[in-house]
Amino acid sequence: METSATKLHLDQIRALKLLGKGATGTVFLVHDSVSDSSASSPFALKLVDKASASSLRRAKWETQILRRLSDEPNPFLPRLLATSESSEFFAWAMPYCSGGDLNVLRHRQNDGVFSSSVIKFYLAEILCALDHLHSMGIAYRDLKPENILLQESGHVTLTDFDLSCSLNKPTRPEFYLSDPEPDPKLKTSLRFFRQKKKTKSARVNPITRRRMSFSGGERSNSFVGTDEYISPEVIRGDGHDFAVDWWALGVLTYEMMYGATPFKGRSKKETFRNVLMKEPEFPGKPSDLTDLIRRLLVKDPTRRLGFRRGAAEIKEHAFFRGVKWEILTEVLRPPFIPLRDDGESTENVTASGFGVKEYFEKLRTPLPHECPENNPFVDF
Ligand SMILES: Nc1ncnc2c1ncn2[C@@H]1O[C@H](COP(=O)(O)OP(=O)(O)OP(=O)(O)O)[C@@H](O)[C@H]1O
Repeated sequence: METSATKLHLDQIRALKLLGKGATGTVFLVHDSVSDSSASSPFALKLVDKASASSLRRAKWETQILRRLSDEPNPFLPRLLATSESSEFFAWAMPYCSGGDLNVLRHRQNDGVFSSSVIKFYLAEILCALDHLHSMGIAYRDLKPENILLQESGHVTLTDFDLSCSLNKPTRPEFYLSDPEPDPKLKTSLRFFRQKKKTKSARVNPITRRRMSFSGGERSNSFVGTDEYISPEVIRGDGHDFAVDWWALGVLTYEMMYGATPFKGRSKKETFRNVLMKEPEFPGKPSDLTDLIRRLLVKDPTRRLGFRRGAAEIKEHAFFRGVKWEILTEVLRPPFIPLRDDGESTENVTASGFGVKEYFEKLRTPLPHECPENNPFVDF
């Protein structure tokens, strides 16, 4: 795969299957029909329809982040392989993660939960990914199982950076201590509970109360995230920093352990009330794992684990005792290695492939009399 953005020509890209659709873009498994006609090195292509100005803005931001990650790589974060732009589409290529996402993997477990050792493996890698992002001054802000993909090797890759934001880089160990108290003017009432969210799946992410702030700064005041993963300070509109990712890490860990998130209510309003007021419940015996979750789910961000010294503070927790952080990819054997033809990722693969532009044209002009067996998109 070429790394030069100019080498990716949408016309010669053939899609093997649709990998997923999000609020911003559509992701395909593709190959270059000219340089790789046998599709031996397929890659993921995310395509955004330029008709949506907000999607395009988010897409440009996401590729900016991916470009930075290509310059400062990390084994648990993606990189940008190439980009392409036509009058209609903006597209970019990333390495393909053939193992699906952590949400699907969890649901495949007998009781819908992971064991403590499996949780330790995934958390360690996610923690390293977040540490790397934070050291680059990037708050991820969209941590959830659906955004944690599994590489062919079984190691994780975080995906979907369109909600991330730039904050001032941490410059000293106790960098967060210099944060000013939240500006009272930024405090808002809970009126935004009434706002509409985008509908895509049961757990769509973006709730955007204000224009997203992509500029540098110590705190961000945009209101983004997935309901069940949103931190109290974001709901309160206090302004937030890297600690929102540690909160989300707590929710994620809880979900991996118990099979459900800790604050989910019957409505968005109830969920947010729970996030603000309710203490998480920990059925069963207390353990290092429940202690870790408890410390991450502290409502006051200044008292949350990770607030003072970032990831280093979390890595020191007893739950991670024995983890060799410097050689994570070499030492720990991934608990699940995707099969070559792993379920979700290879269903609906079409033998000859299809053009991605053609795919969108078909969507725009439905052909009511078309015979379903001749339609390569019928399963999508
Ligand atoms: N590199 C990849 N390899 C395999 N599948 C991928 C890859 N990147 C994305 N996907 C799949 O495509 C789906 C949509 O991608 P992504 O979340 O980036 O889109 P989005 O439009 O930004 O979504 P969202 O609505 O969550 O913001 C993912 O949930 C995942 O299933």
